[in-house]
Amino acid sequence: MKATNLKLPGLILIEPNIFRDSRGFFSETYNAQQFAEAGITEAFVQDNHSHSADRGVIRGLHFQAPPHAQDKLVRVSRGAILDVAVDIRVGSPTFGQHEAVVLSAENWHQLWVPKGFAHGFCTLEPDTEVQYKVTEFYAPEVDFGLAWDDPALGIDWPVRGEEAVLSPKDRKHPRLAELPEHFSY
Ligand SMILES: Cc1cn([C@H]2C[C@H](O)[C@@H](COP(=O)(O)OP(=O)(O)O[C@H]3O[C@@H](C)C(=O)[C@@H](O)[C@H]3O)O2)c(=O)[nH]c1=O
Repeated sequence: MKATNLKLPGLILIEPNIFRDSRGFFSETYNAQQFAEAGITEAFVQDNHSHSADRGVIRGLHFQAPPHAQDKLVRVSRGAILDVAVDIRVGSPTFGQHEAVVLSAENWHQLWVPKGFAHGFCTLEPDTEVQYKVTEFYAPEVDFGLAWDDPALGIDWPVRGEEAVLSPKDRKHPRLAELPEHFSY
């Protein structure tokens, strides 16, 4: 397994080992010991799995606020996504900046998204399945969002405006400048 710290402190790209043979493949998608060596020691409490039917589905940008803020370990088991994490840690020198990486069933890459980041993705292929582990249970009362198309974020999404397939909830999130001050991490 290879772990690479990305330019925004806290984000880690994971590249697991894949063992291929005549039957197919084998991979350890999570190994507590190896992740601890990469600096990830948090315990997971919930595994999530979503399917998006179309290319251009955007889910996000989402975060749970304290005391139920979540760390997320994201991977793709079918299809491909552009996975995006935005630094919303108040006082962070990189506040408002983001990273965008392609996670796919082909490249096997995983993204570690710690607390203090808003997270979202855009599907690059139809029938894309995203699986992610989280370190806090779902808490809808503190489940918040940030507008995916906030110009201040400058995210280069693969689809624009009306092309994006969004849930009604994801059409209504505030912009970064409108996020309440109490979302401090
Ligand atoms: C996130 C979540 C949703 N749900 C339910 C609530 C709702 O009825 C249905 C769909 O929820 P959502 O529309 O919020 O699903 P979705 O838009 O896929 O939300 C996810 O987006 C990505 C980008 C993330 O980072 C995740 O943390 C999560 O916020 O599933 C749970 O029961 N548990 C959960 O942990």
